[in-house]
Amino acid sequence: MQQDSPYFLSLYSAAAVRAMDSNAIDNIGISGSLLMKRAGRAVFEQLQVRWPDCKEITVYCGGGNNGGDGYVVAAIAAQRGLRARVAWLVAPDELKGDARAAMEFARQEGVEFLPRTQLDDPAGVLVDAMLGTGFSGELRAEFAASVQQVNSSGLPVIAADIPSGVEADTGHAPLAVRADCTVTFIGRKAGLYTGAGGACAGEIVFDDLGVPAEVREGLEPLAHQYGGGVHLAPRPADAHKNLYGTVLVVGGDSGYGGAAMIAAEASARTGAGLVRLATRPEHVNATLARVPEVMASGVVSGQELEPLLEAPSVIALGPGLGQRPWGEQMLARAGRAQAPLVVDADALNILAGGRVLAGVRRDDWVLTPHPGEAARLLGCSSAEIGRDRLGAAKALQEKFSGVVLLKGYGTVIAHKRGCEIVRAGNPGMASGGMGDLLTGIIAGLMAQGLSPLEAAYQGAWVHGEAADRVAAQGMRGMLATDLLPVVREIIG
Ligand SMILES: NC(=O)C1=CN([C@@H]2O[C@H](COP(=O)(O)OP(=O)(O)OC[C@H]3O[C@@H](n4cnc5c(N)ncnc54)[C@H](O)[C@@H]3O)[C@@H](O)[C@H]2O)[C@H](O)CC1
Ligand SMILES: [K+]
Repeated sequence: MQQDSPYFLSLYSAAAVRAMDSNAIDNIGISGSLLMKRAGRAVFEQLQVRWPDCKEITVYCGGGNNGGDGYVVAAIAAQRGLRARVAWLVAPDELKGDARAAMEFARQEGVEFLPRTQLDDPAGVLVDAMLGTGFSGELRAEFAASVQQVNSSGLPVIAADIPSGVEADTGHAPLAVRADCTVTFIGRKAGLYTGAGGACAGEIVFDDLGVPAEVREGLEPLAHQYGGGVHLAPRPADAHKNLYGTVLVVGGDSGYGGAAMIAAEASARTGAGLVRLATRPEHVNATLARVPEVMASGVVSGQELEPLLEAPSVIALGPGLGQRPWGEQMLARAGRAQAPLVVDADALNILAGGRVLAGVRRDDWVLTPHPGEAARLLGCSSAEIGRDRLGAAKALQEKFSGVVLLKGYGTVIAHKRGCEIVRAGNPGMASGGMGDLLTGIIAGLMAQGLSPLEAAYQGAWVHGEAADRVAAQGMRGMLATDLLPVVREIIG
């Protein structure tokens, strides 16, 4: 995968970023105190951009270099005439090295210092400089109380480097500052882009602190963020539908016909040449009534499905499949078909049961579990999946091969060479049918020639982007079918 190409940004572990810091200090000769000054200035400048009328800041400072960044922010704010208070969690006289120098800089500039335990009136913009990449384990009591005070203040919050309480590598954050904006330095931390950490970070602003890219040489990213866009070849004037593949959607057991219809329509709206739906006979008329362009076939057994498995260029399996014998028969047959597969929803739950396709691994399938389905596939709890989303997606990819797309905040796409993260979408997507829509989009992109991996990350982006555009009219009550016309707009 390209390093930092326009579409991919490298995301690192805390250890890798600390190595960059030391590289910058020891090999490039940029002092730690200069880096800290630049870090503090980067936070202050972002604060002014976002809240230009801000007249007061309250800086929560920890006892390490993250705290040092906070003292620099406070000193610069005081120099610019703002009221700046530092609520310290570790006594200023206990600070060492660069952080101590930063604290003295703030003191000289007339910054007010007070113990955080005596702060009962946080005001202005809050600056979170309690913990950065040095955080580990459980938040100590005073830090937990401070995080709670920040989160319940109702005031704007900007975080230095990483919201305090977020684990930089995984995004695990049982209790962490919820920031409007995070200014992260020198290397992007993977934990800011997925899971709870991604939700706490708010808008992420990266500042390299003037450190040359060579400090990152030889340091393996944990993942890459996909920067967005869908890349399909332009269509020649004499295009015909066979150029754009055939999707077969298999799903829609009794009572779940809608899921399969949404997936089929999504593939059509994504630009597949032909879309066929193999579903329970009782859903055929409803499908034709809603989207006559989809060829709906009623199938009652695996036998009846067999002849439909030859033609498609890609098979999307799982929307509304159910976990009854009918669904198991469909999975048993389709799972061995020639065509590449997108496997979702109950097809994943049947796989997790181990009775159907036991031990099957394919390089050409895309599995698209949400955390609950991922937990069943790995035999663990959803909480453990949330604890380390990158690790969970990689474990699933090792177990099943192919591409694994783990849904949730900051979609993680694991493949044999690494992980991509797509940070698009919003809470309006927490409604039935959204997963079926994604399955159809990914299948539609594969039908048009994208690889399973390209279809997974570009499909996840299209899905999130469509939801973000529809959310402009409000998130609550957003339906999967509301996104269908917008998918078409984006794919354009
Ligand atoms: N190193 C550099 O040149 C630069 C660093 N920058 C900033 O520095 C932090 C990393 O600083 P570090 O001192 O390594 O760690 P932290 O300040 O993040 O925290 C260490 C501090 O926190 C205490 N601590 C650890 N775990 C917990 C916990 N669970 N509960 C409470 N307290 C905890 C620990 O005892 C230490 O006292 C980096 O993020 C940047 O913000 C500059 O910005 C760039 C140059
Ligand atoms: K912080």
